[in-house]
Amino acid sequence: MKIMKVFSANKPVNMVCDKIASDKSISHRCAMFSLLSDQPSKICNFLKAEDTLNTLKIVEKLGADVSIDGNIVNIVPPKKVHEPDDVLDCGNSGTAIRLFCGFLSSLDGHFVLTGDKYLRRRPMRRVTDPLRKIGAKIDGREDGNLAPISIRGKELKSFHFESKIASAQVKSAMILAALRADAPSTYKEPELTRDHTERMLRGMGAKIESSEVIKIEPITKPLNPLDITVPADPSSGFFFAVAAAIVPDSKVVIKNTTLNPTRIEAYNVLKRMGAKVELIEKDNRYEPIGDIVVSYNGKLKGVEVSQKISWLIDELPALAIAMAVADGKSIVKNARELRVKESDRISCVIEGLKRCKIVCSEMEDGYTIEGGNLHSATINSYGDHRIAMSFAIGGLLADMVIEDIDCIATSFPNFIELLKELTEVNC
Ligand SMILES: O=C(O)C1=C[C@@H](OP(=O)(O)O)[C@@H](O)[C@H](O)C1
Ligand SMILES: C=C(OP(=O)(O)O)C(=O)O
Repeated sequence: MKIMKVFSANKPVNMVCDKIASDKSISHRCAMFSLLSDQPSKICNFLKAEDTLNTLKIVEKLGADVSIDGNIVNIVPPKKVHEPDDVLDCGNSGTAIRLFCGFLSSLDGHFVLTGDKYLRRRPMRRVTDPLRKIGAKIDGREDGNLAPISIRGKELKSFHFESKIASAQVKSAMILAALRADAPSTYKEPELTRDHTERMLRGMGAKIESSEVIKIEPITKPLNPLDITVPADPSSGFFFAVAAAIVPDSKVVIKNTTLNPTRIEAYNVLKRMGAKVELIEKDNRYEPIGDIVVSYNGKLKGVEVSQKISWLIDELPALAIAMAVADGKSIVKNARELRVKESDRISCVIEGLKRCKIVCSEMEDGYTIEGGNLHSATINSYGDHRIAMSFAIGGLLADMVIEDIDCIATSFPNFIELLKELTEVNC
């Protein structure tokens, strides 16, 4: 097991960063959606991290011709998706496995989706149940709840589905299924979740209307190919945003990131806690894109986070570090979904903070954190990239040993290289 030692530097963080990992959610979708066209797609700045490279390999196994030329990925789709002669390994990625469930359910052939030991523990009934209801032949351990998931493609019926879970993965799986259903479908979500799927498919020519419900028309011909530059990932950039917000006299500029409101809510919370946060919109292609500037603005204040949870779910572990050093108490509620991510992120955050001698307690759907001083600690990441990177940022204020750091490569392979620009790190 690889470990990393981060030594606190006691110096300001100053960084203009154009090397934040490319967006993971958008990269997965680029690879997968290229199969909906009959012409080559060109993807600039595709995220070359384990999760998204696994998705690209799956797209290849389904018959696409993939070539990587510097930071451009070219994908030539097959005339018809191939039935693979092997299982399709999604690695650590919930996004990949759940979206592929929807995508493959209506295609000719037999497909088996699997992943690493963490992914094989995550719940899949949230997609397999609604897909079965519209006719998909899909199964797995615990009656279709656990991977490996086996799918035999079949014609699907249109649907009018109201989801109880605010999940972009469930929504995307159902939209992908609806594209090949026998009539128009509708999908209603309890709150808007990240909408990259709708934006990108619409950009490719699909008829998807989003208002209170999402209306999806089946496609009658191949979609237009993608020609896209993937923006930086605001969830990855957020680790450095927290660094700027907690280390006196710091400033971090995260360049060319998506400013999609469903992705930057954690930055608004940092602002509510007292940090200075500016958004500079520069472009709009599929998504609004620009820079985010975060500066230290005095000690942070405790905050309550109980709304728009799906807009900041992935950033909550890093926000917990900010909460741990803020003045006063912070509360996170309505975040039960944290328990079914790469790890149980409620118990991992609380275990880690307790090791740093922060007073905190766990609730079923969140936690409370009394701000204080972080103390040096050894943190188990439990194989979860976001836990590893969050506590590594805590290392800027108190020396940290992070155990099990290979997982960082699932979303942000150059994270350690960037952290080394700020302080001493030994791996
Ligand atoms: O659709 C996506 O790309 C994602 C959706 C979210 O998961 P849920 O749909 O489970 O909320 C998020 O946590 C994940 O990192 C990426
Ligand atoms: C939850 C995450 O990803 P996924 O669900 O795709 O594994 C994440 O990156 O924090």
